[in-house]
Amino acid sequence: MRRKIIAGNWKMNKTPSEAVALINELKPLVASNDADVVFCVPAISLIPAIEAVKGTNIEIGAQNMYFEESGAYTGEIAPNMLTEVGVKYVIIGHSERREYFNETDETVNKKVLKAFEHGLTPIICCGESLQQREQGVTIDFVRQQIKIAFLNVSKEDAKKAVIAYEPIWAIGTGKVATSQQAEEVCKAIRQCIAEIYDNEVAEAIRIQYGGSVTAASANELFSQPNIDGGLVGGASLKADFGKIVNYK
Ligand SMILES: O=C(CO)COP(=O)(O)O
Repeated sequence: MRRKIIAGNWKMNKTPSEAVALINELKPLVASNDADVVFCVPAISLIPAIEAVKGTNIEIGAQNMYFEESGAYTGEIAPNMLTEVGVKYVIIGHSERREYFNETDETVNKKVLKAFEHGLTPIICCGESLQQREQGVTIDFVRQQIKIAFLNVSKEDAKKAVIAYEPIWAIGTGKVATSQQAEEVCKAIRQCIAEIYDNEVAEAIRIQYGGSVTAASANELFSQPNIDGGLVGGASLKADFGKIVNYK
């Protein structure tokens, strides 16, 4: 049985002092024995967030990192900067980064490899646009994203990866995928992982759904056989996140 993983993607919200205040508010609400809980906060809040979650079940994740070790990459953050302060997870290839910051399947792959090299767990995002869904190419498109993201990733590392299936049309729109739509694609992703590696990796890897998840939709989504939790945007910034973590 795979352990659920429920992560909040705070995106570009909350100043460092606001982040600490929100963590203190959410701490008692997100206690869970059944799920891993991760708060992916803005880079500048990583250090105070790690301090604020000490002694709790919450882990802290970054929303991005660069794929080089160090050097002349103004504005970027290196993997060892994240690990030194105690970051455990890093979101890679969110659709907003692909759309606004030119991330590609190739840079996603480089970042995934680099994250594993440093012992960080990548939360690898994939998902189709509304146009692609209407064209009937959702599964082909997501399979391509996954195949490229996992190029040269070892079997042992792949088992530890987290994949977030986030249909772009469901992100921030209030238009959550139906549990059938989400399950269909998450199942196809697991099948794709089985083809790249084997059933052992496919059974171990955790696949989240993301896109307008709320306390009202969490239970049905996370009860699907191939959905191992969620990557939550807007609702992770509210007390509701406690209900999402304790969705049962
Ligand atoms: O992009 C998301 C999480 O990474 C989803 O955002 P919303 O939950 O706000 O739709």
